[in-house]
Amino acid sequence: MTDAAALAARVREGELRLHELDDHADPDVAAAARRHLVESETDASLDAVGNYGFPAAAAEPNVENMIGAVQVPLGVAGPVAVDGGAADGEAFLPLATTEGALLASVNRGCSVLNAAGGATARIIKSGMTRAPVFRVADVVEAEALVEWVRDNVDRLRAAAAETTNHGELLDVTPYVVGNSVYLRFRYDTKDAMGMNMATIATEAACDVVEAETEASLVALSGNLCTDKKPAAINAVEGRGRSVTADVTVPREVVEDRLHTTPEAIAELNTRKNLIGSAKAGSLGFNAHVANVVAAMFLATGQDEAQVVEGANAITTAEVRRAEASAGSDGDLYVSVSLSSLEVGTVGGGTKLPTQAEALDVLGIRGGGDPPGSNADAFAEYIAAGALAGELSLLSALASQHLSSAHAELGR
Ligand SMILES: CC(C)(COP(=O)([O-])OP(=O)([O-])OC[C@H]1O[C@@H](n2cnc3c(N)ncnc32)[C@H](O)[C@@H]1OP(=O)([O-])[O-])[C@@H](O)C(=O)NCCC(=O)NCCSC(=O)C[C@@](C)(O)CC(=O)[O-]
Ligand SMILES: NC(=O)C1=CN([C@@H]2O[C@H](COP(=O)(O)OP(=O)(O)OC[C@H]3O[C@@H](n4cnc5c(N)ncnc54)[C@H](OP(=O)(O)O)[C@@H]3O)[C@@H](O)[C@H]2O)C=CC1
Repeated sequence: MTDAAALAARVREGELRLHELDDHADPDVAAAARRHLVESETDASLDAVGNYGFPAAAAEPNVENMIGAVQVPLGVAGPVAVDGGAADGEAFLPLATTEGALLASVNRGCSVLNAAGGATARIIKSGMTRAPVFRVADVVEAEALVEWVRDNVDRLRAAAAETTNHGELLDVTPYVVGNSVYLRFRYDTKDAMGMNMATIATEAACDVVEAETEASLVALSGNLCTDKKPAAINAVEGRGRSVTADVTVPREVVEDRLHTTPEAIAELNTRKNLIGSAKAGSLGFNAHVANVVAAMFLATGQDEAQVVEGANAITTAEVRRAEASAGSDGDLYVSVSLSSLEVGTVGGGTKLPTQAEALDVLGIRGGGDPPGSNADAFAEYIAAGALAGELSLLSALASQHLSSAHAELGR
């Protein structure tokens, strides 16, 4: 009997629990034992799942009860030229997906961006939030808590600073609902996405609030943060990076490479992304920003649940005519603004071997110089990729090419 089979037998006999296997074997053997057990109790064969290309120990901070790895195909689009506040120059965009036609589409969009001189991208606002909820007696106590917080932000900042070298508390915004008070803490988390960092720092700050006021902490997260749920507060106030990318595409490039016109794209954008989304009650006023965000998140070890916020984006399109030639044919201006893109180049899954290599493709693995610049550049590359995707899909829809493209490439 192999070590793995013997360990699986001990779990089956109730002597060990599945999650205790790592205490009795190295992480690869523990994973093999779990596969053995799952295979013996289901109809599944886990040969492919067990055929992973990194030591299981490398994934220890990222997963419990590991049995192997799922492999998602990885492609590149580009290179695409990005003139950003932090990103500068040409980069290949790594995208992990199972949706045929997606890479082709983003790749076409990148070639259009290049033909237009490249995308421009800027971070407009930055800050990771955590909003604990406190119980107070009534509105009088709520008002007292809000005033105390306004007068004592420096004390909260000092308590938070004790827990992190890179994180910095930027501000605290109170919200009152009856006898519940929510304090939305916002941090500069530099190159980390920052959810662990902000949570740990906020706990330290909450200890001060509880010691100095009548308020009692109910929970460190009161859902006004808002993490991993669609929420208007993220669309309006931002979360993580708020980033915009834009481009003006010459008419002949739209006609030659996208087989449509600036007018058709602008009309489609209004009727689909703006009016259609409004009628649907959507938070995302775009075509498929989630596609690029999800594929780049998977490729680079981001928290995939935060695609919910990352897809909170508005796409605009208009025909631009030079003033001197009003009435003549114009070019196409397109922008995409992602209000809450939560990304990091340190922490989370960024250290996993394939994910770290994907960050290397973008040249932004690890901490930046100055700190925060790598994550800023990353957000700008994602915004440029989203812009490329929007341009290409809107064009395919405007020229009635969507279903034929997917029939050819996606089946
Ligand atoms: C498929 C294309 C690009 C063809 O578009 P085309 O213009 O007929 O292609 P082409 O053969 O003339 O090539 C043009 C360029 O496209 C790229 N390209 C072309 N083929 C490839 C390929 N195999 N691999 C890599 N790149 C490719 C490449 O950049 C190429 O330039 P080149 O390098 O040759 O000078 C186009 O029809 C298209 O973009 N369609 C849209 C597909 C799309 O965006 N799908 C996204 C998913 S849709 C979805 O998930 C969301 C949805 C739709 O439900 C949301 C909603 O409600 O709107
Ligand atoms: N706790 C929670 O509620 C939630 C957690 N998560 C998970 O949180 C993880 C991400 O949390 P996050 O805080 O980003 O990552 P980490 O918990 O890994 O924290 C980042 C670490 O990197 C260090 N660091 C080194 N260089 C830098 C730099 N240049 N910029 C910033 N930090 C640097 C920080 O040190 P130092 O702090 O000393 O500065 C810190 O130890 C993901 O795994 C995600 O899935 C997701 C949602 C909620």
